[in-house]
Amino acid sequence: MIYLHKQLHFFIANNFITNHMPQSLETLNSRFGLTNTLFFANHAAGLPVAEIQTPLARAHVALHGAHVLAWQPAGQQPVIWVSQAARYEPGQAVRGGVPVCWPWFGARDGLPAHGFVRTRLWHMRETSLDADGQVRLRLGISDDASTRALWNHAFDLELIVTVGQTLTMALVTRNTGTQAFTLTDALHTYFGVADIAQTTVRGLEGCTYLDKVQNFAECSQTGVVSFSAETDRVYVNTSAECVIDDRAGQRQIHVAKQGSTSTVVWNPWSEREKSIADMAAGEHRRMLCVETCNAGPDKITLAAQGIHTLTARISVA
Ligand SMILES: O=P(O)(O)OC[C@H]1O[C@@H](O)[C@H](O)[C@@H](O)[C@@H]1O
Repeated sequence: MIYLHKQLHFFIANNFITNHMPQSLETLNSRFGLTNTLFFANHAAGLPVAEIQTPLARAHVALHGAHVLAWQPAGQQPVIWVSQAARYEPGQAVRGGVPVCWPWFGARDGLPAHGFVRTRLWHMRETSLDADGQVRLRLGISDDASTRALWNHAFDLELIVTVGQTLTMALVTRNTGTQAFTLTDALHTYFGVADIAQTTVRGLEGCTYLDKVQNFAECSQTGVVSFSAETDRVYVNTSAECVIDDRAGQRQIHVAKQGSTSTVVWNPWSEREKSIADMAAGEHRRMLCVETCNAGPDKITLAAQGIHTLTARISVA
């Protein structure tokens, strides 16, 4: 009996350490580093970042928020945009990269906007180099007393990032509790563009969207999306691939998705940009968010022990 009790105690303590204690740089490098391919370094404020360099691509992934901060396929300009005014601090969301919005997308009275996992430290669970030269990282986070105070559910969440000529991000939600829960989520990807005024987004023609700039008015998209003012739209009931036509940058960025029925398109433009402390003046000209989501009315309900995967696959042509 005492032996069993000790075993159980050991299991619980070990599991808690695996899932909840911060991982030191030394541990990260010895357990998850990949020779000449992936190592961990502390960026500002001591937040560990996986730095990946292969013949196929370069990428940075922070443990803070499981935040993809950079991805640049070989022979291309950087694809992912991060503000020069971004803050890298515990409890803060990074302006740019790919914030993971979960278990809710958008604002919630008295609660953090876009959920609580983008401002927390995740755990590295696995890294590997595939036979085809792609690097795969698996990061995870699960519920604890502080998450249950914000959202009273048991969960396990993983982000699986595959870095190669294509960037694939799969956000896997597991309901580890005994009750169903409902969530909205997003891979809130910030793309770099050479000139927003010459950029369009194809793939949403004919879709219904909720226009946040017009107090969520329901509108219908005519033709491609173009940009000449603040744009903040939740396109609903769409699983379509989007293509960002960055004409001035002479490239097209493809955003394909699975497990997602909404797409958010956001650019704050010049006036709203002024109210965003972690964006530098004029930066709206060089960025665009095309977000792979389940948002607004497109909610996911997961039964006890259920799993849902939201995937975004990004490539450049
Ligand atoms: O400033 P945050 O919380 O990162 O959000 C940025 C933007 O994120 C977008 O997804 C929302 O549609 C916008 O309304 C919001 O302003």
